[in-house]
Formats: sequence, structure tokens, C-alpha cells
Amino acid sequence: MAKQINTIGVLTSGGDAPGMNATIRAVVRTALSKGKKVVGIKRGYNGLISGDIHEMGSKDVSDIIQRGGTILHTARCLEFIKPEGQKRGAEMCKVFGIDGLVVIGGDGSFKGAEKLAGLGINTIGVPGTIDLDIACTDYTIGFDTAVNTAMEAIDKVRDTSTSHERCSVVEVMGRDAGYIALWCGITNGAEAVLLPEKKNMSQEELIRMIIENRNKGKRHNLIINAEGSSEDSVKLAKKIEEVTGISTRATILGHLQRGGSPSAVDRMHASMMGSIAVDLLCEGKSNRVVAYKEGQYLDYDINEALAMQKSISEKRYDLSKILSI
Ligand SMILES: Nc1ncnc2c1ncn2[C@@H]1O[C@H](COP(=O)(O)OP(=O)(O)O)[C@@H](O)[C@H]1O
Ligand SMILES: O=P(O)(O)OC[C@H]1O[C@](O)(COP(=O)(O)O)[C@@H](O)[C@@H]1O
Ligand SMILES: [Mg+2]
Repeated sequence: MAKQINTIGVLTSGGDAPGMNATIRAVVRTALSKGKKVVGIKRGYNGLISGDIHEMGSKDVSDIIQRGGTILHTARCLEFIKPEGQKRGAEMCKVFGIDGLVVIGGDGSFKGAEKLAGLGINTIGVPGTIDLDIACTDYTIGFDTAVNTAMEAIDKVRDTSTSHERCSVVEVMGRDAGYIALWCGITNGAEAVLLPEKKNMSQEELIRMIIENRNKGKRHNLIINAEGSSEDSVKLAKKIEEVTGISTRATILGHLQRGGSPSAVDRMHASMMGSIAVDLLCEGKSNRVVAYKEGQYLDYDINEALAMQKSISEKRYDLSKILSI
């Protein structure tokens, strides 16, 4: 018989993402509507280990659907990577009577969720990361807002770059994932995109392209560099300027990409996914990740989800090159 769930815990973990608050709100209100008690766990797995756990009512999630960040705060908790930390987390769930847990985060957070499920705490993961790097889902909460923020910022860099007939190297987030970079490459009309997942143009090839572009009459060059590519943005900009004589600037967009009011797309998926996570817990499910694939909300076993591989779309990568000529 499925385990009866009385108290549901919710935490946010890893890098924050716009829409996490909408997910928390959906978890709290769906659980309350089913007569469950809800507790919020502060600072991801840190708060789980230390017992920074507080009961949440409907009013605690008022006025947050439009806010970026996460009202529960988030953290990267090294202690939780070790079995002792995971055991302490599971024990704290028992102390607070948490029999179902929703973990909103990325692939790292899901590894922790899988461990907790193995220790007897029914746990469901909801994909929250601006990186879009979770293989089982076409969508992760925060990506839509983040990529729009980056695109708008790059449009602004492009204006001044064109006025000054400069080259711009713009670095976007993505330590291991190039989705933001690829989307910006296409939607900002960049001359080149450098991704962690690809063998990119060498410095020599890039410089040659820039010189050829000048000879063709192009007034500016825009290079989007993902944080995790092999190129350092500042050094690359210096090198381009040195060799081509074209004034070149590096702009690192950084954490502004993680903040801001979530888009309608992020709010909608965040609300649906948070609510589905509670439904799954109430059905007695554990060790699952909520996903959105080909227009449908689904759920996958966490281990299966973590084993799936996601690769950059070759079609979109090729398109970024075709459209840059
Ligand atoms: N292998 C693991 N086992 C248990 N917990 C993990 C593991 N990897 C990551 N975590 C936990 O998840 C947290 C967030 O992971 P991280 O990779 O930083 O972000 P994200 O979840 O956004 O990918 C880590 O700080 C740690 O507490
Ligand atoms: O907040 P920090 O520690 O600077 O981390 C930056 C990293 O977090 C991200 O913004 C999001 O990554 P996660 O969602 O996996 O945590 C990456 O794009 C970036 O490389
Ligand atoms: Mg991650």
C-alpha cells in the first residue's frame, strides 16, 4: 500500500532561477488544498541538515509569483554530497515528520534527492535551473526568463558596438551547458558562438572570420561565449584587438541573468510542475523527476533521468553558423 503523506517539505537548491517562487507557491497551495501540512526548508540541503524548517501557510506564499529568486534561499551544500550529510538530512525529516519532500533544483540537487529517497523519504524533483541542462525535460524553470534577459542585454551591447564599429565578446552563463549561448547566438544574430559542448572555432579561425567580415563591409562583430567554453572572454577580446586592430570589448553578463521577474512561460510551467510534484507525493510516488516533453507533463525515475544524455541540437548549432554569414 502507498505510504500516507501528511507533511510535505519543500526546498530550493543549487543556482536560483526565476520561477522558483512560483513553484514554491504551487507546492504550498496544492498541498494545503489536499489537507496536508507544508514546511519550508531554508537554504537547500544546509537547512535540512541544520533543521532550519518552518511551517508554511497560504499567506506565506502571497505576492511571490512575480518575484525572481527564491524566498526559501538556496545554497550549495558540500556536506550533503557525503553519506553522513545525507543521513543527517533523512533523520531531520523524521524529526519534523516530513514524509514527502519536493526538491526544486538542477541535476546536482536531484542526486541528493535520489539519496534521500533511498533513505526512505519520499522525494520528488522539480527542474529549476537557468541552464536547461536536464536531459529528461525540454524545459527547466528559469531558462525562458534568463535567455530573454541575456538577449535583451546583448541587443544593447550590439547598439553601442555597431556605433563604434567594434567587436564585442559577450559572455553568458553556463559552466557546463551552452543553451543560453546558442539561443542568444541565433536570437541576437551573433557572428560566432562558443559552447562548452562543441569543438569551437580556434582563435585563429575567429580572427580570420572577423577580418573577412570587415572586408565584406560588416560594421561590427558579435561573439557569444558561454562561461564554460575553452576561451577566456577578456583574453580573447584582447587578442582580437591586438591582431585585427579592431577595437574590441568583453562584456560578462554574469548574475544579472539569474534574477528578475519570471516570464509567463516560467510562471506557468513552475506552477504546473510544483502542483504535479505534490500530486505524485500524494499518490505515494518517490524518486521521480517532473518533466515537460513534447507538450506533455511527465515524470521519470530520478536515476533514469540522471543517466539520460542531452546534447546541443545540431540543427540549431548549424543554423547559428548559416545565419551568421
Ligand atoms: N552527488 C551528490 N550527492 C548528493 N548531493 C549532491 C550531489 N551533487 C550535488 N548535490 C547537492 O545538490 C546541491 C546543488 O547542486 P549543484 O550541482 O550545485 O546545483 P544544481 O542542482 O542546480 O545542478 C549541492 O550543493 C549538494 O548539496
Ligand atoms: O552562483 P554561482 O556559484 O556563481 O554559479 C554560477 C553557475 O550557476 C549557474 O548560473 C546555474 O547552474 P545550476 O543551476 O546548475 O546551479 C550556471 O550557469 C553558472 O555557471
Ligand atoms: Mg546543475
